Amino acid sequence: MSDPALSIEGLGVSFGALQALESIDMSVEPGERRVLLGTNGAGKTTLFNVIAGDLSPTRGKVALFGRDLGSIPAFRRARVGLARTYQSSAVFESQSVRDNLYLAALGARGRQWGPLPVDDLSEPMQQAAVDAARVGLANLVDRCVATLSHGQRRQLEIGMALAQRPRLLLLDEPAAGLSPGERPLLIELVLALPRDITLVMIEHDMDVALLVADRVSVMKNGRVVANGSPADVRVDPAVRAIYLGGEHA
Ligand SMILES: Nc1ncnc2c1ncn2[C@@H]1O[C@H](COP(=O)(O)OP(=O)(O)OP(=O)(O)O)[C@@H](O)[C@H]1O
Repeated sequence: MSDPALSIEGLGVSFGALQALESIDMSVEPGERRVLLGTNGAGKTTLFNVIAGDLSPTRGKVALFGRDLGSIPAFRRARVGLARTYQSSAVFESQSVRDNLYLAALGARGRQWGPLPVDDLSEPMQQAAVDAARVGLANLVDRCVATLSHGQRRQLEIGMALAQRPRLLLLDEPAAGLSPGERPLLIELVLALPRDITLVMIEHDMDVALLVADRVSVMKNGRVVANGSPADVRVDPAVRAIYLGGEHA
């Protein structure tokens, strides 16, 4: 049997007296679409921060395709197949779409932004154009990021994560803040991602979550309180209490 794409065992994070995560266990299969649902402060972003290496856990471990990530710093995790997006925009405002994609691809290979031999430049530049097309920005490759709409930025952020050629992609509320007109395009883009990329996505919107997910993990107060298929989760009493009982912020 192959290793899970993501394996989390006994993961805990404390901030002083606050237990942000309490003994999380989770296993995500290769190719799976897993959505994390939960109230504000449930611990979803903290979990992403630990997986990405932005935060060290107080206890427990995380493995990517069987490889323990504990000793791998955040900046090297792209090289073992991990990419993430953030809730808030993480793009270079004054650069073009193409340059942002190019920088993301170089960063994942451990290269620095700077003069490179022409031979080295051409392949990542071509790749940047391909990545722009994958996220619906083919016509905007030369546009300065500062002029993009909010939705186009979100597309670019996913493009930058894809440029790192991840095996596991963590998407932190990719549709957050989008207008009703912008959301369908972004959801379509997420649905179209190839299955050789395993996806773990934080999403507040239950309808979006259930549309994208193969399985859903519902978090509350640093714990996973429900786990299952979208159909199971929709009728789970704990989830209904959170989403229909007015607890959802
Ligand atoms: N750096 C930190 N220092 C202290 N407490 C923190 C820190 N980061 C997060 N927390 C706390 O940990 C808990 C979990 O926060 P987290 O941001 O992971 O929740 P979340 O589920 O992502 O919520 P949201 O949907 O609002 O982003 C919260 O109580 C939060 O206040």
